Amino acid sequence: MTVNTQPTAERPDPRAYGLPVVRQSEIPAELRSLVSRVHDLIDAVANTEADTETLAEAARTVEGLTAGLNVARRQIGTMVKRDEDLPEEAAEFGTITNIVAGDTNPAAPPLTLHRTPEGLRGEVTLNTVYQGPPGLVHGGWIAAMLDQALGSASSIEVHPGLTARLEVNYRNPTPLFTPLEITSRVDRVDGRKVHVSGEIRAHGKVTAEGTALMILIKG
Ligand SMILES: CCCCCCCC/C=C\CCCCCCCC(=O)SCCNC(=O)CCNC(=O)[C@H](O)C(C)(C)COP(=O)(O)OP(=O)(O)OC[C@H]1O[C@@H](n2cnc3c(N)ncnc32)[C@H](O)[C@@H]1OP(=O)(O)O
Repeated sequence: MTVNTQPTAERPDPRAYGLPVVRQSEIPAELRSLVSRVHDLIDAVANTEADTETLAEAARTVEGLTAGLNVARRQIGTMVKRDEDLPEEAAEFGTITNIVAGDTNPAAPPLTLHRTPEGLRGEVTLNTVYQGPPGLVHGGWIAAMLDQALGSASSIEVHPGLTARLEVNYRNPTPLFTPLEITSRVDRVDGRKVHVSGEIRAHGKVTAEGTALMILIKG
């Protein structure tokens, strides 16, 4: 991707970059259902102590399912257009398989962020698939969620950009199976440089805070 200089008021249209766009409402309920079941499957596989016969049969079944689904695959970089009530020029796009927030990615929690008067806010509860230390969220995943929240703040409040620098302070352990509140905002815009910050909270207490420098894409 060529990165241009000046931010514009309008969001870039991914179609101008040759990327297909799917409206969020066009994602079939059957696919959403499958994503949700495979999300649960990942957790089950990660934790199972079933007998070897059950494991072997499950492996064969999953192999067959994978082959069946692979007969028709999306183009890499396919974007999803959020169906929130926004004018066309302010439309919000995200990558459909985004590992943190992708609608069709069963490995994603997924994290949905909504606008607030202060910036963006989302809630997510994580299972052992996201485990690092026993009972706690992996630090790299904490960074990934903050990166997503900070990048989205730039994307939604100003213009989409790429993360040039991300700093994370881990203040307290981030627990699994606990509703986590994620907040982010734009602090300052300096040409193509957007300074953003955000936090993750559990039970109202900050467990991690991040700051980042996003460099806006051209167009
Ligand atoms: C395709 C169309 C789609 C349209 C719609 C999209 C919507 C959805 C989008 C978004 C949703 C939000 C969700 C995203 C969340 C996840 C974000 C990620 O995971 S991003 C992946 C990880 N990051 C990278 O891979 C970047 C790798 N780095 C680079 O590509 C370049 O270094 C880049 C683009 C960041 C900058 O390169 P340069 O050539 O464009 O610009 P230069 O001239 O180097 O920098 C511009 C200014 O910034 C400063 N700068 C650059 N990097 C800096 C740094 N690390 N620290 C401090 N300053 C830095 C420079 O000193 C310069 O400042 P001076 O204008 O001279 O004042």
